Amino acid sequence: MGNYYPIMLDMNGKICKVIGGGKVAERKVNSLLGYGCIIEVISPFFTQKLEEYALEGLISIKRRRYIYGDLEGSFLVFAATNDDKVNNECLRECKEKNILINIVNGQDMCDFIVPSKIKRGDLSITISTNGKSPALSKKIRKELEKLYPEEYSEYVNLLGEIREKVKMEVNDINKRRDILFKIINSGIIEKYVGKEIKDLKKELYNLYNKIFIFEDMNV
Ligand SMILES: C[C@@]1(CC(=O)O)c2cc3[nH]c(cc4nc(cc5[nH]c(cc(n2)[C@H]1CCC(=O)O)[C@@](C)(CC(=O)O)[C@@H]5CCC(=O)O)C(CC(=O)O)=C4CCC(=O)O)c(CCC(=O)O)c3CC(=O)O
Ligand SMILES: NC(=O)C1=CN([C@@H]2O[C@H](COP(=O)(O)OP(=O)(O)OC[C@H]3O[C@@H](n4cnc5c(N)ncnc54)[C@H](O)[C@@H]3O)[C@@H](O)[C@H]2O)C=CC1
Repeated sequence: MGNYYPIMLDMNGKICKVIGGGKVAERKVNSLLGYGCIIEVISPFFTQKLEEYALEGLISIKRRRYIYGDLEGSFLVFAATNDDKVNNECLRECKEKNILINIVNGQDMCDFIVPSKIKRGDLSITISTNGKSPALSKKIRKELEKLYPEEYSEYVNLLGEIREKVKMEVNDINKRRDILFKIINSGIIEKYVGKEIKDLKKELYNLYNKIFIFEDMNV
């Protein structure tokens, strides 16, 4: 089994190729959508969803079997066919060309595996079991989705805004750290799920001003 290290890759403008057009390929394509990468899927057959994506221009498709050379120029490759021989041929091409590859039925050979993920705007939560139990990853994702609902994308933007302000206004790095943790641990954010973001914004800025004045008096 691999020894996988989690990182966040910049996918803007990168070419990703998926070989195979079945259910698993569709899931891998879903995981790539929305990251600004160029997605090409090669397969004699496609799921209905993949056909729709192609019509919408979200992906490009080649309606044929994989042939050597198809993977040239890729940043990431997903070998997602139901034919081990084909997946192994993709592996060979990628190894030869130093391209990172994910093989859906052979994790020992994967350069990377795909975690379960929750995306709330700029907040990403990913879960992996190092390949031991995808079903467990999925279960934990569903649990965490309830704890971190859609609103968190707005919250993260707001927290980013406040952090920029703190960085500009507070010179001491330890004080900055202290203020940011006080804001995060205040319990205010959790209270605002389902409520108006503008009220949350007001309350967080008030809290920051209070902490700021208090910290100042303690210089
Ligand atoms: C190693 C890995 C390689 C990779 O694909 O990157 C891999 C491999 C395999 N998965 C298999 C089966 C299933 N995979 C899922 C679901 C997901 N699988 C995903 C990732 C990964 N799957 C990587 C490790 C992730 C980790 O570390 O935990 C997720 C997280 C992400 C995604 O696919 O986008 C997505 C959940 C997304 C979500 O909903 O949150 C389900 C559940 C379902 O179908 O509903 C089942 C059936 C139940 C089960 O088996 O647990 C089999 C066939 C086994 C067989 O032959 O029986 C193999 C091959 C093998 O094990 O050899
Ligand atoms: N990693 C994961 O999350 C999981 C992996 N699997 C594995 O993934 C494999 C694929 O599963 P599904 O997508 O459900 O199968 P599927 O049967 O729905 O799709 C297989 C796809 O491969 C394409 N294909 C076959 N030969 C090809 C070739 N020479 N070139 C290009 N495309 C080709 C077919 O046209 C089809 O679109 C399974 O065999 C299983 O081993 C299964 C479940 C989860």
